[in-house]
Amino acid sequence: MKKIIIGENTVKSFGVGNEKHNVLDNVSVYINEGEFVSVMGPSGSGKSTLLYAMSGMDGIDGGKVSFDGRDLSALSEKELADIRRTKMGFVFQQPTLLKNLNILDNIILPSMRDNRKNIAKVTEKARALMKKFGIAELENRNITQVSGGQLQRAGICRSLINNPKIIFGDEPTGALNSKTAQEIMDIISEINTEGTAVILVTHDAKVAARTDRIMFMFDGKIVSQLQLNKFSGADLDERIKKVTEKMQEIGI
Ligand SMILES: Nc1ncnc2c1ncn2[C@@H]1O[C@H](COP(=O)(O)OP(=O)(O)OP(=O)(O)O)[C@@H](O)[C@H]1O
Repeated sequence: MKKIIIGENTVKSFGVGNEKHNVLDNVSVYINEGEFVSVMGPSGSGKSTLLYAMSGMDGIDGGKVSFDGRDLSALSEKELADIRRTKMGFVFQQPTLLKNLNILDNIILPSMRDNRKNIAKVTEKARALMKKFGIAELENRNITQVSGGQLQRAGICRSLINNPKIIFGDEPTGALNSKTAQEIMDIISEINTEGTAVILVTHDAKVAARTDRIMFMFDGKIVSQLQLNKFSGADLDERIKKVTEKMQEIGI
């Protein structure tokens, strides 16, 4: 299977001198095209740092990260920004939408740079995404006039506007109540089923249990993995049990 991301012996450190600490300590990872992966681990174990390193949002101090066959460290800032904008989507715990734009304009924004002449087409795409994810009627609302779940749906629409190959999610359901979190996970699963790879950081066994593979981090290293099948919607309780047993086994 083709790998969309390969991280080899990646090192990321913070601090200086004796205070220097490897937050990523020779971490090697891969994500297959179309795969749905989650990262679990205690607070401070390096999960978000791994996500930022794999997406090129943050540089690394050692090792190598390749995206779609290209070494990220060999790219210029502009090339890297272009790849992030056109091939990657990002969904955060708190969607970073702009206050002075309505929901629709926030969603089309990442596409404006490349499609200024094609605004009607991009708007059509944004509206189709909003309809698909249940926020069609909110396009003219300001971001302060929608619920947390609706805002996250808008953030997901924005992350998909350029048809990315992969979505990076940093606790995308972390700020939501459990019903809304479930709905957002349904959306993310649907996106993955349609072929987009997803990697997400989560503390929630219920969220991780819906992914194909879980990487467990501890102190800057991946200490274990759990391979599950594609989630069909039928056996969630059994999958959650497997995840929690693994968490207990490795003490997180
Ligand atoms: N910019 C930074 N400068 C200094 N230290 C940092 C920086 N970013 C992260 N760290 C440190 O790196 C370690 C790992 O942080 P990271 O956010 O990756 O952990 P995490 O596993 O995602 O934690 P959480 O579950 O709490 O979000 C922490 O000790 C954190 O304080």
